[in-house]
Amino acid sequence: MSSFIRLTDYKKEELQEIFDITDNIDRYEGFLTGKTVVMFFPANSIRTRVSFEKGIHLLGGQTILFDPSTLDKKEDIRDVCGYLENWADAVIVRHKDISLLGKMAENLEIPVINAMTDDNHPCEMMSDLYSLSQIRKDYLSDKYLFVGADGNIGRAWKEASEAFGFSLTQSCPHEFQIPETDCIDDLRTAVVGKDIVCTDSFPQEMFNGAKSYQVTKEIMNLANKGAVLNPCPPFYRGEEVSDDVIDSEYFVGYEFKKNLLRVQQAIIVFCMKK
Ligand SMILES: NC(=O)NCCC[C@H](N)C(=O)O
Repeated sequence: MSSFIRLTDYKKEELQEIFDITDNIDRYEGFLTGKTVVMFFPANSIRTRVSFEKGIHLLGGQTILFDPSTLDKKEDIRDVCGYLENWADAVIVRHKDISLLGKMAENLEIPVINAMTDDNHPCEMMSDLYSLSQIRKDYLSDKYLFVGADGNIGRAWKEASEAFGFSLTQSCPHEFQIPETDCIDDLRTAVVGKDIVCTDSFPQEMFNGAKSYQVTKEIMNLANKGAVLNPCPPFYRGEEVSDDVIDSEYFVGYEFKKNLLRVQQAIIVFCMKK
């Protein structure tokens, strides 16, 4: 049993093993029969929660859902884990504090799967990279551009670039630069030579200069031929992305996230088999 908290906890080959399990997920029918996965998700989670719950159900398992604030109580997390382990076979946690997930992993023999923290979003990255592997000729040789401020999604792309070894550049005002990341503040310059353009919503503080960081169809025309726009949902038309770019052929499409279901199932299988 192992936990899934940061992509950089694993070798690239191990992460690619998750893609192999994804390709063959039908072989794992009944893998979770009689098993219970306890999930901590806020009410505003739509995609990650729907795909996790459905994925567990399809593998034969049961889910029990709590709000993440259930973990922020006076009781020591070691004691919460000690009791939880009697009945749970895995836990999936969306919580701002990644160190809490680390403590849970230290105190549980069952896997702890990170469903987003303020530091990263490893399951989303795995699904995006799996989807890119399906639509790109060589997704690890592509040049990635993250447009947006330092935050969980930017850091998640940074972590993914380290774990998989692909090239990542950020574009945003310098005060929002992700530490130790190549950052070009001029978006028109940054997008030249890029293949995969990713975004996250702008933090309130970045709204002033935000228009100069909006990814439009005109901006995408400056990228490499065949480039794609992969905005992190929820995205906001008229803010980090324009209406015209979402309605264009550059947008990877809603179906790009369809693989969240199978990739997350594969992450559960991978963690429980290890
Ligand atoms: N696709 C998702 O799972 N949503 C991620 C939301 C990212 C955003 N930066 C947030 O933390 O609110």
